[in-house]
Amino acid sequence: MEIKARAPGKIILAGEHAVVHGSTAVAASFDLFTLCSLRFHSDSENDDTLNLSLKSVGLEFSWSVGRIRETLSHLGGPFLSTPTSCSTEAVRCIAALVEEQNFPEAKIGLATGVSAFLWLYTSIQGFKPATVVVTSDLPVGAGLGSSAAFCVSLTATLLAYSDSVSLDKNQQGWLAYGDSDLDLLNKWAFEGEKIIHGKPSGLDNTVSTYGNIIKFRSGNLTHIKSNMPLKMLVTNTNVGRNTKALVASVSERTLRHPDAMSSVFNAVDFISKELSSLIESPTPDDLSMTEKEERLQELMEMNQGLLQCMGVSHASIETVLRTTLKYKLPSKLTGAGGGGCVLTLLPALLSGTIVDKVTTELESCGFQCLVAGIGGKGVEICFGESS
Ligand SMILES: Nc1ncnc2c1ncn2[C@@H]1O[C@H](COP(=O)(O)OP(=O)(O)O)[C@@H](O)[C@H]1O
Ligand SMILES: C[C@@](O)(CCOP(=O)(O)O)CC(=O)O
Ligand SMILES: [Mg+2]
Repeated sequence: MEIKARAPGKIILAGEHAVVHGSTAVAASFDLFTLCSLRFHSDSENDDTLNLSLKSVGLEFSWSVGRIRETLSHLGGPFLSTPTSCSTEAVRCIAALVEEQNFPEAKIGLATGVSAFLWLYTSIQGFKPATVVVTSDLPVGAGLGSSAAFCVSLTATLLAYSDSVSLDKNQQGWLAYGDSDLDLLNKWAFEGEKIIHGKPSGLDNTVSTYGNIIKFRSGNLTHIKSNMPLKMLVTNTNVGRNTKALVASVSERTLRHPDAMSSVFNAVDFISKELSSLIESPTPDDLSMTEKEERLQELMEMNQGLLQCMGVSHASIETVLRTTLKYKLPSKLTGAGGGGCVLTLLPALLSGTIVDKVTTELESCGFQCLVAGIGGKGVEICFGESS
């Protein structure tokens, strides 16, 4: 039997990086998905391999289950209902399994994703032969949380076959996990993110798991109900970068300037809190919709200034900021920065002509503009035919 899971990407409205250092962040799911399918091999197939096909990045891997068992069985597990961190020893053993696959040098940045796969698969399912196929609409390494969507969709398929979760396997179409099962899934996905990111806050996997719009601080989430239409233009600079390196660079700057950086993180905390109250406040309240949008734009612009202080902006991001500002539309980077994606709020009454003009100008610079719904459902699973 085949099982599929799909998990959304995310945009961060405020608080990236600072959230790693304990500040509040506000994020929403973004309706581009990573899809993972899992099929265990039956005895009659006589196929004793674990195959991983990463379609969107054009990579295929195959290990004999015996080889995986020989390399990893001394680590204990499966751990299933006890999400467990990948120890230094496990990282070393898994790296050996990845290296044996002659990973193409040009794509070596993707090796952490394969390591996360091996850790999650063997920790949850042990040493069973299977084929796992991953496809994605999300650009990889662009700030839209592809790493989290990868870990969440993979974990969702792995847990679906376990007794630790309760799912009606006869139900047709896409279905959601129950709340306590989502908590387990989210914890496992976080363990995968740790392998990819080094020191993640847990924000991205949490948004991909639960969906909607959330306020997040130190591992705790609060669901937010927006009272304003949040139409966002997402511009991909197409400048590749790596979240792990950017998160590490902010930590290094924090070590060099602890007091200054603590004030920066504190300011971001206030921005995120104000932003979440603003979008939740009823309209019309004291403020009209236009005034609310202007405040939101201002908060995003202030957050961008603080991200520049953290050293995670980039020339390509600055070009997007200058271009959208010509149309009186402030923007901020979203995700880890250093390239990747930029977020621009499109006010509800903004004319379609302006949106077309700004999009055309951004695309003429070689950037790619994406518009997708935000705040939709989190991870879902499908046992039968998916629609
Ligand atoms: N569809 C995918 N297939 C393979 N690996 C993926 C996929 N999506 C994400 N990854 C993993 O996540 C990494 C990118 O994560 P990251 O640098 O955090 O950027 P982001 O999460 O913003 O896309 C990749 O290098 C790879 O290891
Ligand atoms: C920079 C950070 O706040 C978000 C990273 O998002 P992404 O991997 O760039 O999509 C890191 C984190 O919260 O773990
Ligand atoms: Mg990521």
